[in-house]
Amino acid sequence: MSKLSEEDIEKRLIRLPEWEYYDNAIHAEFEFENFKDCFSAMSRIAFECEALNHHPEWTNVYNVLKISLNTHDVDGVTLKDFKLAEAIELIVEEEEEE
Ligand SMILES: C[C@H](O)[C@H](O)[C@H]1CNC2=NC(N)=NC(=O)C2=N1
Repeated sequence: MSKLSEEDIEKRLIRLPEWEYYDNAIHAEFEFENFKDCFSAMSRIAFECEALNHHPEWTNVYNVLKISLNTHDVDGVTLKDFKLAEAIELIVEEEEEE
């Protein structure tokens, strides 16, 4: 999986408005109603990560989830990060609707 150029990353981020690029990774912050909803989303994200064999650097404080994604092998952002970011977006949207 090859490292994407900064220009390519910014172009792809247009479709992911919650995400931004800095420090060699893409980052997003999500706020849920409460800890239960946040942790429920995290559990679902964890299964997706296993399926994709790609894993986030993340922190959770009560109802806030901060996520950073990059690809260690190439020390940059690749399509794998965007695939996981898109899956995370869908899960968070569904969790917010429930
Ligand atoms: C061996 C295994 O494929 C790698 O360690 C995977 C696992 N999960 C990963 N997750 C992320 N975010 N970046 C990686 O480069 C990565 N590599």
